[in-house]
Amino acid sequence: MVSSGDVDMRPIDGKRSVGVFTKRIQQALLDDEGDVAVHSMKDLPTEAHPRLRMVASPARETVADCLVSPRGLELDALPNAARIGTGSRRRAAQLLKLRPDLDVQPIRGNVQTRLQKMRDGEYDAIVLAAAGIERLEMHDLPRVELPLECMLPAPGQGALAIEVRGDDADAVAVVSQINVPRSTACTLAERTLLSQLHGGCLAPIAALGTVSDVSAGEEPHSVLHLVARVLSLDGKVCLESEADTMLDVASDDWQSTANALGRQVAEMLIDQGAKPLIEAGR
Ligand SMILES: NCc1[nH]cc(CCC(=O)O)c1CC(=O)O
Repeated sequence: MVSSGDVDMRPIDGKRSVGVFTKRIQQALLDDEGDVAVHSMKDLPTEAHPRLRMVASPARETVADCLVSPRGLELDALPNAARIGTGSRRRAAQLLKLRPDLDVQPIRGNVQTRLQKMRDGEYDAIVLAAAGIERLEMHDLPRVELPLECMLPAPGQGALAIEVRGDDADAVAVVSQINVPRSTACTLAERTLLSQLHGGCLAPIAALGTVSDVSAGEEPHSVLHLVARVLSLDGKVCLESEADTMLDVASDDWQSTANALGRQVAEMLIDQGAKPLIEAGR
């Protein structure tokens, strides 16, 4: 299906940008044109649709972002004042934090459109999610993966969100079976953080949840870790917080554990002064 995010080339702005990649597909579900919708988690607004239910998120793809350029240069090898295409304030701010000389310019459209603009010489490099490149099977694309410590991903990046109609009991039962609770726990924490910060999809907010297994010297258990950043648009201010919690996906309340972690890290960022940075990005 073609969404408005694929065809709308106007610069992104607050209200119009909510759900541009997902609305058309949700409408198809509501109109019974299909029974199962597959979205990129990061495109799905944090506020759930009243008649739809996100029932599964399968194993997550690579979460990192990539720097894509005709010669596949590393970030520090780009020439001075290189022109970088990205409409994402999160990506722009994190790039400028490391390379204040860069000339970051807006870019719109789907992955193919963006690549064409780069090949046409409009940009020296663009930033794309590794997951999108992998899903489109563009294995030969010249690119380098940006390390997570220099480019923390968007909440939900690399994950899929599978939605069905809430009253479609068969679809709920069948599709729930492909859910991977560990993936869901991570993205739940990230998305709760995002909604707590009232960041919307445009704010310079990055977050990454990860699950790891602990066994050394203690009862084996899993830990959910969440790290998040809020930046000024020019990258000169970068707040960062992290926390972790025990996670037991066999328990009844693992979802509230993930939500609580998201709220906790959001509160820590607010205490550091995140609100004015987020307001400035509106
Ligand atoms: N902004 C559009 C978008 N939505 C999801 C992806 C692919 C990555 C993913 O599924 O998380 C992309 C392209 C990109 O960010 O490079």
